[in-house]
Order: sequence, then C-alpha cells, then structure tokens
Amino acid sequence: MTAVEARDLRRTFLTRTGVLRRTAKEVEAVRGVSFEIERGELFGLLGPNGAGKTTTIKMLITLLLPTSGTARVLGHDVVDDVREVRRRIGYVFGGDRGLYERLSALDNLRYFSELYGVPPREQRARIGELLEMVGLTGRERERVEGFSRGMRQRLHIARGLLHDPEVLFLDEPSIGIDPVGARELRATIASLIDVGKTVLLTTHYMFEADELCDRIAVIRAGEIVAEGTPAHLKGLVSVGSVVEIETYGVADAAVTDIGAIAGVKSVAVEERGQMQVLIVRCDAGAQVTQAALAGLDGVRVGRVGTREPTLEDAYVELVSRT
Ligand SMILES: Nc1ncnc2c1ncn2[C@@H]1O[C@H](COP(=O)(O)OP(=O)(O)OP(=O)(O)O)[C@@H](O)[C@H]1O
Repeated sequence: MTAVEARDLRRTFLTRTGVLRRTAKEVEAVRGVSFEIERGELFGLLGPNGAGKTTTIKMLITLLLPTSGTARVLGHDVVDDVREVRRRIGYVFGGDRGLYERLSALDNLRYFSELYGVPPREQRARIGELLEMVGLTGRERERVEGFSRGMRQRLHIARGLLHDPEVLFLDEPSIGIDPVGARELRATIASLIDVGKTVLLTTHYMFEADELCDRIAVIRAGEIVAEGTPAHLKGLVSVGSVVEIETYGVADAAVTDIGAIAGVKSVAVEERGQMQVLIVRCDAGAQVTQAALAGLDGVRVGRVGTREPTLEDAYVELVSRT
C-alpha cells in the first residue's frame, strides 16, 4: 500500500512588498508536485533553500491547505480526513524549539504523552522503548537544557513517535548538529525503517541522503526535476569524474580560466581553513588535470586527486541546470 501520495500539489502565497506603496505579489512555492512513497520506505526530498520542501511537507501534514492538487496519507485525504491523517503521522522540524528546557527528557515525554492522548497504561513502556530507540536511555532524568543539539533532535524524534504514527516527516533534522551527533542521529533515522515506519526526510547534507534514502526526489523552484534511487540520480548526470585540487591563495581569475577549459562542466571552490579546494566537475572521458594545473601556474598547490561523482555532484548539476 502507498503510504504517501501527492498528485499535482500546488501552493501559492500572497505576499506584500514595498513600504509606502504596498503591492501584492503571488509566490508559487510549490508548482505541481507529484510523488508516491511506499510503506516502509525512506524517501528524501532534496532541494535548495526556498525550493518548496517545507511547504510540501506542511500540506502533507495538514498544516497548510493546497491551492490545488490532492494528497493522501495511508489512503486518507489531507484536506477531507484531517483527523485520520493526523492520527497516523508524526513530524519533526529541525531547530531547537518545541521542548521544555527546564524539564527532564522523561518529563518532556510524559507531558507530550498526555497531550497526544497516549493511554496512561501504555505510557511507561512506550517512553522506555522510545528512549532506547533514540539512544537516550540513562540520560532521561537530565534536564534538556544540558543536552547537545544532537540529543535534543533525537528527543524530538522520540516525541514525534509517542502516538506510534506509521509515517514520520523529518524536515532538516540534522541542521546544526556536529558530525558525531549527526552520525548518531542517522543511526536513529535508519532504525525507524527497521521498526516498520515510513519516513519522508529533507536534508541539505548529500552524504546523509545517500546513506539513508531508498529513493529521492530533487525539487527546484517548486517542481520535481529528478526522482529515483541515489544510484539512479548519480547516473542521470553527465559528470564523468571530479578532479579535486588543493590550493593556497588561488585568485578568482584562475578559477574562471579553469572553468573555461574544454571538458570542464563546473568549478566550485570549497574553503577549508587556509586552503581552497577546487572541485572541477568534468565531462565523461575528459582529461583536464594537466590543463587545470597549468592554469594554476604560480599558485601553491597541495594534493590533486580524481574521484567518482557523488550524489552531491549529481545534485549540484540537477539544481543548476537551466
Ligand atoms: N507563509 C509564506 N508566505 C509567503 N511566502 C512563503 C511562505 N512560506 C514559504 N514561502 C515562500 O515559498 C517558497 C518555498 O519555501 P519553503 O520554505 O517551502 O522552501 P524550502 O525548500 O523548505 O527551503 P529551505 O531549504 O530554506 O527550508 C519560498 O520562496 C518562500 O519564501
């Protein structure tokens, strides 16, 4: 059975601009989005800032009415069967809000259990299981104010699961979390699938999407531009290989020149401390390393390497195509 089904979802917002002469402007945040998520699947929705991910999720979790189109969660319409949908879903938005800082993790979960109507007989066992699942057993009596961001986010996930929903929406859960915390959070997200949940995840971290997602939809300016398994998306783009060159003090003009070499699709500069790493994405079969190094004459160069394209390379190409 399909867990989530979106059919030609659209949402426009009316915004007002200008201070003296205010004019209304229509923003098309989501422009005809369709996809299906099977039960037990971990589905990723990826896209740049403002692409329409949160707006799509808000329509699916009944917080926002679609301007047109339809969506169903476990067969229930998100506009006509709001109660049925809400009983079956949980959601977690990234960021720190939504927990009581002065209360312990346990008291937070007890409080939200009451709020969500978890039967008192079931509360203890359910909270115990969830603490175990998100790796907070043993820390539950500590106040949330002393928790790291990663621990808070895992507690948020436990909160989102209190009423035992089948489908969970995670909107950028790993935002602002350090690498160790993020790894623990990824383990928690993966374990949701092991216990039979269906998950829709948004993230800006491509390796996270690659590691976790069964399927991914890439959304750009309110429209889905590609969909499939991570391997399928990597195969969709024409990036053949990626040359990475460590440089120290490279000038913009040299970067532009490398971008103009035959066979180079794009050049990105990643600042890593004192170093700038040039990420040169090349056409299949192109040999550009020598020409690129010649273009860096006079610049201090560190390691040079070639690697296979990652999901991030595919993503960059998919969202920057014109
Ligand atoms: N309540 C609102 N009123 C007006 N415009 C809005 C509103 N909510 C969202 N938008 C606009 O709709 C577009 C999509 O926003 P949305 O938050 O869905 O993007 P997103 O993909 O989740 O981005 P991010 O990665 O930054 O969270 C943006 O242009 C945004 O400014």
